[in-house]
Amino acid sequence: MAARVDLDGKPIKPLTICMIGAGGFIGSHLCEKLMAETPHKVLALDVYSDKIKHLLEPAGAHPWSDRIQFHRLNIKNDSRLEGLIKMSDLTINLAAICTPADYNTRPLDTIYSNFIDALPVVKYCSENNKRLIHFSTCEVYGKTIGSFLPKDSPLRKEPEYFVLKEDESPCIFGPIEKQRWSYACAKQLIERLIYAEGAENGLEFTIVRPFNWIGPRMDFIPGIDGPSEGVPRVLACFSNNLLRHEPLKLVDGGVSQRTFVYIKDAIEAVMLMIENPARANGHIFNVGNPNNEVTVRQLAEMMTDVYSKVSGEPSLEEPTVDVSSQEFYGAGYDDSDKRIPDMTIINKQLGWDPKTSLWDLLESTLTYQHRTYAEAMKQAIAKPAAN
Ligand SMILES: NC(=O)c1ccc[n+]([C@@H]2O[C@H](COP(=O)([O-])OP(=O)(O)OC[C@H]3O[C@@H](n4cnc5c(N)ncnc54)[C@H](O)[C@@H]3O)[C@@H](O)[C@H]2O)c1
Ligand SMILES: O=c1ccn([C@@H]2O[C@H](COP(=O)(O)OP(=O)(O)O[C@H]3OC[C@@H](O)[C@H](O)[C@H]3O)[C@@H](O)[C@H]2O)c(=O)[nH]1
Repeated sequence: MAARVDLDGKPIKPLTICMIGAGGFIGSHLCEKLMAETPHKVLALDVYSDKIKHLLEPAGAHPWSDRIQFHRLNIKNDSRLEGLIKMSDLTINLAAICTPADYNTRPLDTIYSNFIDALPVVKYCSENNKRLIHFSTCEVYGKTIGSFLPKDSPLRKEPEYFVLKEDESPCIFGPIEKQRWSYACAKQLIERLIYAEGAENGLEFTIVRPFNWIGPRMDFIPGIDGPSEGVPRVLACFSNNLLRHEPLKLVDGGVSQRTFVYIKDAIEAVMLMIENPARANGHIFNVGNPNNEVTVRQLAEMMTDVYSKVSGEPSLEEPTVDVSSQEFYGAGYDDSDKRIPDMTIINKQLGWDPKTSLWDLLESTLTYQHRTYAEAMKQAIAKPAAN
């Protein structure tokens, strides 16, 4: 492997990385990249390993086999955590409950997972002088300032009323009874704690705010590789509907807007943070693709077209159906109206820009979904329900 250099031309020395939540969607892509393209070593911590099985098994069979070690543990209650952080140069914390269907129905688990369970990780990094890259979320911005203006106000079109900036935008959440914001609020408080550890105790940290990263291995398909009644994030919900040839459900009219970034583009940004500590430490980074904005309805329409192309199956005459948030998520749901990341800071510090268009990233992702699940879905539908 050619010697790696950082953005300032300095050689990068091989690191040992303690990756918590390595078995999840983002963790699996980050492990893949680190194994295939770098000399770094990963201590992969998670309660699940299915999504990184291909990197771990068969034992000893891959060129990277001696550089990845899986530790099955729950960070809530495992005394091995501090030792693993101490053995590493860098800790990356991805562990979280991060599915909107949980925020209003399991608010306690959500708050514990995103704040309380992350506390020891921050403490061990700070006490042992270890660098921390912590995964927060774009949800910390909550709603845009523009959403509070009258519907017909021309100011709504002005970027200063909706573009989300790390160092300027306020965090605007709904009332406490809208438990949707339990996640965003817990993430905001852990960000503030990490920032304070940096200011008062010199913790070297980087905070990542992902803006809807999507791609293969995101979440699960209900009834195939996850619970039948489970509600994953929108990519997996719509994939499930497409695989079942049923209409895609639009919550509250599908008017909310999102920007989607391809997981492989976003992983490049994380790699730059890992390998350029002098440029990344002390910063909060938006990581998203401001060029890929759609309403949820437009996303549903595009996914329907792309899926028809990659599967060769015609789409339904009525490809979407409206559903209320009360019916879909239950009481206490609320929504972010619009999410455009400002890219100035990440661009200046790390020179990173996203590349993949929404159509292209949906084409590769839905090709993966079709190859991975279409056959299993056919069999599941054909089989009479077991009970
Ligand atoms: N995917 C996105 O677009 C997105 C957007 C915003 C924020 N994030 C943040 O990025 C991080 C990773 O997200 P993801 O999409 O990969 O989610 P994910 O659910 O696929 O991955 C999280 C992983 O953490 C593990 N985990 C959770 N609690 C744990 C515990 N107590 N002990 C050990 N392991 C535990 C889970 O088993 C899972 O494998 C999360 O912090 C999430 O809030 C992701
Ligand atoms: O079947 C569905 C699923 C979802 N939706 C809508 O699609 C939009 C996106 O929903 P997602 O499930 O992907 O989640 P959100 O974008 O709201 O939040 C996500 O953002 C960033 C991360 O922190 C988390 O991964 C998650 O909180 C929401 O407006 C939701 O109401 C539907 O209309 N139909």
